[in-house]
Amino acid sequence: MRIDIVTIFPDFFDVLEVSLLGKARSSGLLDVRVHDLRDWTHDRHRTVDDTPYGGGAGMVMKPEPWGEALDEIARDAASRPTIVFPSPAGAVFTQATAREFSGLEHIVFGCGRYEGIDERVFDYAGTLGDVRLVSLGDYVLNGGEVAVMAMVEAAGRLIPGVVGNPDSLVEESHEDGLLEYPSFTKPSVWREREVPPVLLSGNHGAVAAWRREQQIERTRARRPDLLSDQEGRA
Ligand SMILES: Nc1cc(-c2ccc3ccn(Cc4ccccn4)c3c2)[nH]n1
Repeated sequence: MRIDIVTIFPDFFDVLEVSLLGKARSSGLLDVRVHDLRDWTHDRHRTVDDTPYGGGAGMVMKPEPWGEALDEIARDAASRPTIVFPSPAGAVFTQATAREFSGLEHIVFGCGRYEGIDERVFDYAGTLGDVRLVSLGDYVLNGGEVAVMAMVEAAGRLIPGVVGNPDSLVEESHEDGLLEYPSFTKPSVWREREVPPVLLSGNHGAVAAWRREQQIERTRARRPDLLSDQEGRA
């Protein structure tokens, strides 16, 4: 998978050189290219924003640099990319979105800042690729970079070969629509707190049943909305 990230804070993504995704990049599983939007400006101040038509607080990102950046990236692409813009007004990003993204050949992430990007950019981007406006959740960030980092990690780790043991992906929260069961390791007693005896029993059937019950109990307590989704599927 190829990932292009366009941002006015390219250094923000230096962290993608480390850990799992860093290994995936060096092994060629992931081809991540970070671009500074200001490289597509032509004035002395490398201007990327201006005042909003219609008035209002804050600034809006100018369309011209985005148009030139997306043209150059899409022109260089082997296939029609999916172009993802984080936005508070987007569809919520879920594990299903991460799974969908992990199967794509080429994703271009556009990180907005200020009060957002001129709306015409999203329309123009539709001539170059499949455009998705995506929200991390119902809260407002200062820009798209944190959202893109989360999406790159959530999707990147699902690419075959990125995570050492693929079995570990199956029993995670949200993979089966439920929250994950609690985990324990040695010592069996720690500060007078014991590991649940069933986990020490060696009875794999009893362990599996206990873990499933824990998933359902936790989901009911912490995320009842997920249970109604499950019931809807039943
Ligand atoms: N789930 C999300 C996504 C975002 C997000 C994504 C991109 C941008 C570009 C600018 N801002 C700041 C901003 C503030 C006020 C209204 C609009 N935008 C962003 C925020 N916030 N929360």
